[in-house]
Amino acid sequence: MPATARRAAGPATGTVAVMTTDTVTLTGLRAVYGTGTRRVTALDGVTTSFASGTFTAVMGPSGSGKSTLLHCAAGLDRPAAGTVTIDGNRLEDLGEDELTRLRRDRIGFVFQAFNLVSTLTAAQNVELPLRLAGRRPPASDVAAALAAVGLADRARHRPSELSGGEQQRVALARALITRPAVVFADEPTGALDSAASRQVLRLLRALVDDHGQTVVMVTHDPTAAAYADRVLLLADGRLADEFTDGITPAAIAARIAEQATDPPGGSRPPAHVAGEPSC
Ligand SMILES: Nc1ncnc2c1ncn2[C@@H]1O[C@H](COP(=O)(O)OP(=O)(O)OP(=O)(O)O)[C@@H](O)[C@H]1O
Repeated sequence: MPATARRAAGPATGTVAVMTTDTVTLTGLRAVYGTGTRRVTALDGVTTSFASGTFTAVMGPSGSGKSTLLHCAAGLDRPAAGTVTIDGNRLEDLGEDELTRLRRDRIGFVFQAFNLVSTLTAAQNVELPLRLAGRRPPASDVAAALAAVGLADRARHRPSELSGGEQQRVALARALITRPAVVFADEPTGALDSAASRQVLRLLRALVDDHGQTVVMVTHDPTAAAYADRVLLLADGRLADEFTDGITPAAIAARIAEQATDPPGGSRPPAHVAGEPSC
């Protein structure tokens, strides 16, 4: 990806009282699964933020807490301690109904497994979040969302009639139909071949560059992470490294290797526990 495709996050321009350019702020986030001898600390005091109009890749070894971070940041799981603020809303202050509304209206999700409803067409999948909110989007909005991901001519196709890359692009259109403050993507290219991955990553990049969207993406793949403006590396539930300069697949792979051989604070035994999620 050409480095010129990136842009710096701009200052807030609206006249409303937006006091921060951070769309998402995490403060002292701790997440714990299980109890007693089965207790695992999945996140161990993570503090960071995601600025408006930026693309962040979250990386780290298996079990380092990436998905837990994404789930807590997106209000899918409640952290054991710490604060998540999205678009000015402190999630801990919200009741379940308010949290559901915030997730539905202000947060877009894209998962590795697409999570489309197999009996619905592409257009019906895209409008689903608004339908669930009791709204009926104009057909032109749904068509525009599909056109934005290059699928204008596939509106009536069901997921089984679409390739993996096309299904993921439908999922992306669905994530965007509510015009969310932030899109969280968990391994969005994990099930795709390299050509389809590139298309999805270029779309995510374009959302940030052309529409000022905020994107946070978990990935194992340095090539995918190189589309981001910033890379966070997690290790053992902690923020181990973070960089914004010289983001290339090779540089990212080198930082990961460096961190693996020289973990900050020394090594810790890996967490091996299963149990009820309680983060
Ligand atoms: N439901 C659960 N019950 C118990 N422990 C869990 C649960 N989910 C995650 N964990 C543990 O929490 C830690 C962080 O898991 P998490 O899934 O966030 O890691 P990850 O970095 O996303 O891993 P991967 O790259 O393998 O998907 C791991 O030690 C994991 O075993």
